[in-house]
Amino acid sequence: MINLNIKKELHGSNGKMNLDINLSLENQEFVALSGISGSGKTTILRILAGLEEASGKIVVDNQIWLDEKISMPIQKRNIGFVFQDYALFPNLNIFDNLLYVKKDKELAKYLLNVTDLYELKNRHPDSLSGGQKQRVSLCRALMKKPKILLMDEPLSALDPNMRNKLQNEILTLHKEFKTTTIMISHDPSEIYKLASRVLVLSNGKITNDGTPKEILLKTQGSQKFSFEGELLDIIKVDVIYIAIVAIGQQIVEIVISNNEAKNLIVGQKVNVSTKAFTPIIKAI
Ligand SMILES: Nc1ncnc2c1ncn2[C@@H]1O[C@H](COP(=O)(O)OP(=O)(O)OP(=O)(O)O)[C@@H](O)[C@H]1O
Repeated sequence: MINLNIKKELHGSNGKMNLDINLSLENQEFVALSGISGSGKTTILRILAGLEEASGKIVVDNQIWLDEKISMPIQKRNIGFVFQDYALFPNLNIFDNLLYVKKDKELAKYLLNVTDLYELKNRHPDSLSGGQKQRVSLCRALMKKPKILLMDEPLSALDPNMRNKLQNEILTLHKEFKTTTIMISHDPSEIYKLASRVLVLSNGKITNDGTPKEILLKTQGSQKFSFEGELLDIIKVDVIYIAIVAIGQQIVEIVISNNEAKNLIVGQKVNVSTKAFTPIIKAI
C-alpha cells in the first residue's frame, strides 16, 4: 500500500499553484496519471522518487519515505523511473547501462530478450532508434526489481506500431515483476489498454479518480457511441449542410440541419454521437 499525502507550492506560467495530493494506491495497481500540461503530474512522480522536496508524508508498506523528520534518499526508495527523454548513459553500451544499476547479468539478459534488444547489447544509446532507447530505459528501470515503476509519458515520441508493441511489453513486465505502476499518459486508448485506475489532475489537485471505463467512456444514457472532435468547417452542398469534424486522426463528414449550422462555430470542440443505428465494425 502506498499512501501519499503531500503539499508543495509550485510556480507555473500563470503564477502560484498549490500541489495538494492525498492518495492511496494498492500494491500492483496500474495507475494512469492524466491532466493538462502544467497540472503537476511530473512533479508528483519526482516527489515520490525523492528527486524533489515536498512537505507531507509518504508511506510505502508501513515504511516512512517522507515526513517532517525523514526524507529517505532516492537510492533507498525502491523505485524504477522511465523518463520521456530516456536518460541513458551515452558512454556505456546497452548491457552496461543495465549492469550499472545492478550487477545481475542473468536479469539483464532476460530483460533484453523479452524486449527484443539482446542483439543490440553491445551498441551505444546514440546508435539506437527512439523506440529501442525507450525499451532500454524500461529494462534499466526494472533492473532493481522495483516495487514502484514510474513512467513519465514513456511512449509519446513513438510511432503507433512501436507504441503498440511497447504497451504490450510494459503490461507483461508490470505483471511479471508485480510492480505498482504509475504512468503519465494523455492517450485514451493507451490508458484504457493498460491502466486499472485513472487519476485526472487539474491545477495541482486530483479532480477525477476511477476505472478507465468510468473516466473515459463518454456515452450517456442510450447513446450508442460518442466522439469528441474539433469542427473544422461547415459546407453547404445543394440544400444540405455538412460539418467536417476532426476526430483523433480521422476527418469525418456529418450532415447537419440548418439550425445546427447556424449555432455551431468553426474551431469549437464538438461531440458527435448517435443512438439511431448500429455501427458496423470490421478489421482493417
Ligand atoms: N521545483 C519546482 N518549484 C516550483 N515550481 C515548479 C517546480 N517544478 C515544477 N514547477 C512548476 O509546476 C507546474 C507543474 O509542473 P509539472 O512538470 O509537474 O507539470 P505536468 O503536469 O507534468 O506538465 P507536462 O504535461 O507539461 O509535463 C509547472 O508550471 C512548473 O513550472
